[in-house]
Amino acid sequence: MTAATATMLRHLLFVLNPISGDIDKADLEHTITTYCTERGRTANFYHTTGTDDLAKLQEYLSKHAYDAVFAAGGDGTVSLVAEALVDKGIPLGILPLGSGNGLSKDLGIPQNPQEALDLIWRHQPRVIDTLQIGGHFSAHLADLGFNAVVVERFDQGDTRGPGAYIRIATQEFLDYEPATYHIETDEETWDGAAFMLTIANANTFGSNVVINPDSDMDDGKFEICLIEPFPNAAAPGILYDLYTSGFDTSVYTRRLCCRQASISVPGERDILVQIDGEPMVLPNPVEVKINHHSLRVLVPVPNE
Ligand SMILES: Nc1ncnc2c1ncn2[C@@H]1O[C@H](COP(=O)(O)OP(=O)(O)OP(=O)(O)O)[C@@H](O)[C@H]1O
Repeated sequence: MTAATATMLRHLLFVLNPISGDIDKADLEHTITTYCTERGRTANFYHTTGTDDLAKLQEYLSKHAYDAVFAAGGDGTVSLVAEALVDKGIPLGILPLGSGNGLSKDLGIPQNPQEALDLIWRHQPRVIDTLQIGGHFSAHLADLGFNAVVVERFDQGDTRGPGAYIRIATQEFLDYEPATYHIETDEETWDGAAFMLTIANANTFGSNVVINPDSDMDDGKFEICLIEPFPNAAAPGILYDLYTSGFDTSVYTRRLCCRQASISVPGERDILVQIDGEPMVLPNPVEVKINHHSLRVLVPVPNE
């Protein structure tokens, strides 16, 4: 499909997270409204509150019809709107206004909000897969192990931004004890210790760490990306690989590709998991399955 055949989107909802990315959004509504009105579109706004946002947004959407819904925030807001739209056929647009914006980067959406807004007029609809992880929705990346611990501490802290994340990660790294996992997928069984285990339909964290290079978001499969325990001396090399799309280069990494999986930590009742940036404790084992072609997204027309 080309830009000329892109769907005409007239009635638009912008789901706005007032606190995301520590970005001042005071003028945003006025800018978007003016931009849309001048071009014959209507823009409506919905503000998240941080409490019961999914149920409230679902209720709101059941009473109002929109041609597309834009998430104006970070990965948490994108995931919230994506979950409200999954299996509904209404396309998701993204205005990247968070601290990381991982899914928007994976979809090739411009990081400049003004350019991202232009997708209303020039876009290509794409239908991607999403995941169910322990009964919870995921549009992007989830993990067990080291990063989940860091995200949980980050979430509990008062300071946001990459500096706080790096400070917590450095502290946790020194005495982190990797867990042992038992993984059964529709393709294989794997047992072993892992420093970190990422459940990935997408490729890249908001931090630009490429945990799952060259994977498709619409192939009906997902990857379990394992970083096995490594000596401290190997850490810089692994970090370099993660920032240069070289995940498979290290002897301490492996990926399992599958359609469904059961992940357990023998002897544990619960497992800490971060899903699309939100830490949560799930019952052991964690069941994962793909929801093929379940989310419509607005992406740029190729070669523009
Ligand atoms: N009005 C609000 N007040 C406080 N918290 C809110 C509000 N709206 C949404 N939130 C919270 O914002 C978080 C999602 O933030 P989002 O990911 O969109 O932006 P972010 O700044 O990139 O966040 P992060 O740094 O955690 O990735 C969720 O935890 C959600 O509950």
